Amino acid sequence: MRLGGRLAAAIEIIQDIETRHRPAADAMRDWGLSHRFAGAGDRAAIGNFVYDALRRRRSAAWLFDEDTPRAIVLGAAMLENALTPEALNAALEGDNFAPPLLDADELEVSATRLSQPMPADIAANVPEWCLPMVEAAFGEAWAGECAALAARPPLDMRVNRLKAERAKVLNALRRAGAEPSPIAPDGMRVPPIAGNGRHPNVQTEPAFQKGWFEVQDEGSQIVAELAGARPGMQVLDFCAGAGGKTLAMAAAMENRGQIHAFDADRKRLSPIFDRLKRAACRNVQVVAEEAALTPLEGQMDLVLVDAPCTGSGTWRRRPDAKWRLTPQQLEARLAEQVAILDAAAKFVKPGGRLTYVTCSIFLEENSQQADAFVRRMPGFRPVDHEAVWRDRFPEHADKALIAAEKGIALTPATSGTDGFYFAAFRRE
Ligand SMILES: C[S@@+](CC[C@H](N)C(=O)[O-])C[C@H]1O[C@@H](n2cnc3c(N)ncnc32)[C@H](O)[C@@H]1O
Repeated sequence: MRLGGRLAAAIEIIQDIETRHRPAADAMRDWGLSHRFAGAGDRAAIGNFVYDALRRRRSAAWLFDEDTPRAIVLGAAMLENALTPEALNAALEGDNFAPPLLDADELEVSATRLSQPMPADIAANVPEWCLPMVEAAFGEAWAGECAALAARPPLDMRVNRLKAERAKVLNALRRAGAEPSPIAPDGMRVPPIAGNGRHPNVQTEPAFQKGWFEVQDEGSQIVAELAGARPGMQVLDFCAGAGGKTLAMAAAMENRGQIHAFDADRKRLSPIFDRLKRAACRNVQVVAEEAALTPLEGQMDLVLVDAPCTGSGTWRRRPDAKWRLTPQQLEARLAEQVAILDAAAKFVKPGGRLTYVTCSIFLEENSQQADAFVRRMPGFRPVDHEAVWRDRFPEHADKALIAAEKGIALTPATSGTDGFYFAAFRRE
């Protein structure tokens, strides 16, 4: 396929996402199934056009002064590749599979817009109702933080120390372009996709089948490390889901002690069994019934609440979710977070720790929840988060946004990771 056919396919996929309100990954997969002639290179290029359009939707729509699938795909392609309107038309000319060339109105409005500075609220590429929240979260740095949140992400992996050393796994993944991660000691990274390329499918590598590594954002690895699970501990992972943090903590515990992995939604737990087996984790007990947790009350050294949240920190990887998020959904997540924190707290033993994690950038879900928790539960005190960070990552003092009593935030601009939040409370 030439550029025009690829852009037309991206427009068709965005149309499908919009009209059927479905996740981008599902729409991409269905398009692939009904266009089997498209090769791997075509699919990768089309995927990049779709995801770029969703990441930079407001900028791309501003370029044509309209928010249609055509405008956002063509606009994002122009911004990403620094193409003028005339250059885009020249590239599409004579291609029977291309979308219609830019007409006189489109040429004029996009040329005018390209000659003006882009307003900061447009360049931020977040929904309008979220702007006050990102300004509150980042202060003067909000524009740079939002720009990083709208950029292409790297592919991050975590070496499973139960089975292999990082040097050995890096060697096995040399062809895939893996490098040591900047912060996480067991992390490996393939840099963000350039141009029309694609990330390697690392899950087909023998090293993956052998359980030597997991795919996991570096921010997720860092918060799992900050939780501080150590050999011999009794740990409750209260929102274990598919087990990303459970697996990381099991490795940190060297398979000694015990992790109880619970999730209120048993369907979400289903991938954990295969993952535990492949990774050779032997100290994890999966619990699908809340009633079965009762004997653990007041017994845990560590309880991790990896709470359901808006996922605003992962907008680089799931940009479609950014535009679907509503204030009502935020309110619903906030209420769930309060209820889960309160339910999880009773499992911590005196002297033990409750840790709270989100993959959100919003203060409402992060430090404000932590403050409210301490006000509701006077028996819990926030730890000194600066000391926790210094202890675990002494060489990366400037790679997190840390407030001593209010927790640790990771962001794409500051940390080079997805957006994450971590807070810990000691039970007196
Ligand atoms: C952010 S996800 C967890 C991701 C997982 N820890 C990982 O690292 O792969 C949040 C999880 O919380 C679960 N959850 C929602 N409400 C819950 C509740 N009341 N109690 C326990 N888990 C809950 C959801 O089913 C979801 O799997």
